[in-house]
Amino acid sequence: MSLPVARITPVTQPLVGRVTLPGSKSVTNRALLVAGMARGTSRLTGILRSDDTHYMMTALRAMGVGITELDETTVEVTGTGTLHAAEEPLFLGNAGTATRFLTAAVALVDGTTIVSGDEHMQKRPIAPLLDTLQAMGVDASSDTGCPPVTVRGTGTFQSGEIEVSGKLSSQYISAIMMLAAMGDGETRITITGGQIGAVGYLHITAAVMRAFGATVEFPSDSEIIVAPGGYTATDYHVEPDASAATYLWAAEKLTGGRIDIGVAPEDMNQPDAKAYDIIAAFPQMPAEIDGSQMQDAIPTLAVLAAFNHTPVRFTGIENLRVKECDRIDAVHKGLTAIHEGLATVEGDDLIVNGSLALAGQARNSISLIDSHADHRIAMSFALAALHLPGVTIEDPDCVSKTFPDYWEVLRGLGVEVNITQP
Ligand SMILES: O=C(O)C1=C[C@@H](OP(=O)(O)O)[C@@H](O)[C@H](O)C1
Ligand SMILES: C=C(OP(=O)(O)O)C(=O)O
Repeated sequence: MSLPVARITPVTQPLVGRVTLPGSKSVTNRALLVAGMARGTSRLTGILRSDDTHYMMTALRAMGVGITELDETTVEVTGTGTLHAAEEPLFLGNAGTATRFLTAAVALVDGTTIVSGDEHMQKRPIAPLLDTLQAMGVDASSDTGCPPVTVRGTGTFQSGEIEVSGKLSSQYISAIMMLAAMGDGETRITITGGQIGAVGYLHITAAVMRAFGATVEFPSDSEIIVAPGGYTATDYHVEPDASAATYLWAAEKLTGGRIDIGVAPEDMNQPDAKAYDIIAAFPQMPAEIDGSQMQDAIPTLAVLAAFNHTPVRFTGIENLRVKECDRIDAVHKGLTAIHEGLATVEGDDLIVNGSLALAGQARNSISLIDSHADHRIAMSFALAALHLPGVTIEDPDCVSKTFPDYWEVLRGLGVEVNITQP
């Protein structure tokens, strides 16, 4: 089946302009869920409207949560203090946050819930989260270790001491944290499986929980204590999305432009805000970048590294293999489609052999980039197209997962983006 493609004309001018970023996906899906588990009405402003948040809202509505859309970025969420049985399976597309967070949250349902996703989600592991739920007395199972998951809930679960492995995904831990506040007693979580990537996501989880009245403490790097008591409805503002910001920071740097995104990186609490300093160092990016604490920014940084003065090795990125696609492989293939030898993979490390001269070099005249249905692959390779003729992005519509206006935003900055249907 052939897919739509985006053809981008290389820019001849620095990109200059103002952009309104979408709200943070991570914060929006946490705030929607926590507000949905609270009793009463919360008003959420600045939210992201995209596939991932649509799936979360649809699932919450199916479980009895009232959600009224007041405008494009504002919703009122009315919860009853628990979740009710849905009539149909909860279909969550390829939204990792919605899938992992709801797999735990549906322990509150008195009845059976099926949590399902698309063909990509059905390859993304969830067994470590199911192991923890089972240890909490929740009957949660999957035939494959990936969604679909069946949870036969009784409306309650056991608090106390539990372990969660965050080796494959920190989302399992966030999921348990948000559920734990709905328990009858204190929950003491021990993180197993070694140091987790993107620990900042756990702090975002705690920040949203605290805003809704929960008590969360981190006595050490591997322990979290969550007090019982549920959530209190409140008004909450969602900050702009730091992962989305990385494309604009990189576009600004690559073209020597000035893009005002209305928020400084130090004012964002999401892990990917850390990518700003690396982007700012371009074209002298460091020789080695530990990507473990800014995983979603790696495709952006890797494409930028193709234009860096010196090679860059990305380490600590093994979890990229279980994101929307195998991102190490997808970035490697995309860069190779642009120029043979531009990237190599050693184990789970990605090495980008960048050089500014790339822009003038003989290379493939048409580089067809397979997005692998992954928004971050499509958005980051669009950056290469700002400089290189012939870079063509397959399946550009996949940006709807987290940044539906991405192509419009580029056009607003003067970039010629031509999307053609097959
Ligand atoms: O908790 C979150 O909001 C997220 C955690 C990260 O995933 P993992 O914890 O699976 O690495 C990140 O890649 C994802 O986009 C959002
Ligand atoms: C990994 C991502 O998403 P998720 O895990 O929430 O599907 C992402 O947005 O880059």
